[in-house]
Amino acid sequence: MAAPLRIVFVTGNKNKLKEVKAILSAGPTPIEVGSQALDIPEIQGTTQDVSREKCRRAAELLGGPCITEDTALTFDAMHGLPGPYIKDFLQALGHAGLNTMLDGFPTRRATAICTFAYSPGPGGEPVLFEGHTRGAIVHARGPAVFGWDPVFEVEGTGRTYAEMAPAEKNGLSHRSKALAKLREYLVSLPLPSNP
Ligand SMILES: O=c1nc[nH]c2c1ncn2[C@H]1C[C@H](O)[C@@H](COP(=O)(O)OP(=O)(O)OP(=O)(O)O)O1
Ligand SMILES: [Mg+2]
Repeated sequence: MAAPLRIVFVTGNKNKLKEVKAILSAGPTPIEVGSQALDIPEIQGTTQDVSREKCRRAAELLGGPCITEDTALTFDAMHGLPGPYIKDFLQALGHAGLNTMLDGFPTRRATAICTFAYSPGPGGEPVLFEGHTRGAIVHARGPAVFGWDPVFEVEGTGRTYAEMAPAEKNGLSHRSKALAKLREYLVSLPLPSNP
């Protein structure tokens, strides 16, 4: 039997790593996830630009193949903002402030977007894999463990990510949808470039 696939995930976020390990280690083609806690500088631009550049820099620092991920939260009322800048907005405004931002707007609908990038190594062009989950910004409900989970109510569920058990969030999250595409790609890579 072939050795299990293994990939290094470069991220400074422990909660992301936990979810990625849980999702990729399950299923018929388990993938082992190693990690490097590097805080890669992030450029401005579209979520695709930010993701591609983060992965390029990570592969250079690491000197080998790796994956990175960038998460955006887009508000319909703000035509896609804060998008990839959600980390700064969350840090500056908190859960209550994200809600206040939308006061006076006709819609509180939002999309969680996860963009994974795979680099074959330094100098290689990153390949992107995107997953989207629709929802709405609500007043915080559930434990405040991971980022904006308490203020994102998933469409059709009546519950925030924070109110869901890990397996339930991982069953419908923006991250798991992107990882399904990444898994398919990694499994199809020809040996021996298979990471
Ligand atoms: O499923 C999630 N549920 C709730 N919050 C989340 C989720 N996923 C990311 N987040 C937060 C973390 C950060 O405040 C921002 C994304 O910023 P982002 O640059 O992608 O993440 P990061 O800097 O923490 O880690 P990394 O080193 O991988 O870039 O949204
Ligand atoms: Mg980041």
